[in-house]
Amino acid sequence: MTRLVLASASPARRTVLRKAGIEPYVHVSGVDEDAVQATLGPRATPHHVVTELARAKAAAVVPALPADIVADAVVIGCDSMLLLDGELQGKPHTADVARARWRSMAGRSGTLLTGHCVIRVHDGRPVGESSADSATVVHFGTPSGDDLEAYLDSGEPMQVAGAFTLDGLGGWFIDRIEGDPSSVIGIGLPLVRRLLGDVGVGIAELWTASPDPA
Ligand SMILES: Nc1nc2c(ncn2[C@@H]2O[C@H](COP(=O)(O)OP(=O)(O)OP(=O)(O)O)[C@@H](O)[C@H]2O)c(=O)[nH]1
Repeated sequence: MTRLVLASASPARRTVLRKAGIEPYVHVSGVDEDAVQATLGPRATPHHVVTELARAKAAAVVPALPADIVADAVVIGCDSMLLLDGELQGKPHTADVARARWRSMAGRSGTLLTGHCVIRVHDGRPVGESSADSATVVHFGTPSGDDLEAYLDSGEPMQVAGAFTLDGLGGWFIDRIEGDPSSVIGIGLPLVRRLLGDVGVGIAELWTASPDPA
């Protein structure tokens, strides 16, 4: 049976796949995203940046996988960033940066871009690849000062691209989205289904017997 390998440390991506019926084999890529982005140069478009980062993550994992996995696998790399005022934003890492971002984006909208790369591996060798990014417009609410400070104190916004989540505490501050919710969380299910089709893999082949609906 073809095994789906998630080349990501993201717990959210793992959860999305589990709830959608796939128990991924997780192998974190450890890719230096800043270094990859530097090689792309200042003229790289935001779509190109997130897709190349996703490709770098998937490609880095292939040679590190055990033989029984790479006998028959699809390796998926992803990268999510928020495009706001023409600038790509990753994780804020600090409360000060997250606060400044929320003060700038409250009441406005941005586009959450998630790059995806699928590499088909057979008998230990890459035999196919397909990549694309998904774009979802996110309309931000306006948290009160107290709510924003409490959200920052939770620690959540510092760990996620764009300093918000759709499916966590951040959900209270997202008015609506235009696009695929799973790609905002970190891995776009309908896009991954298409990319898997490009490399000859049907999504139902990968479903485990008991999806995790919890
Ligand atoms: N739960 C949740 N996580 C989100 C949301 N938006 C972005 N994220 C997470 O923010 C992180 C974006 O950083 P990335 O560099 O793409 O991924 P990472 O977590 O560093 O993990 P790698 O794939 O190993 O690089 C991912 O873990 C996403 O799942 C959201 O709405 N909900």
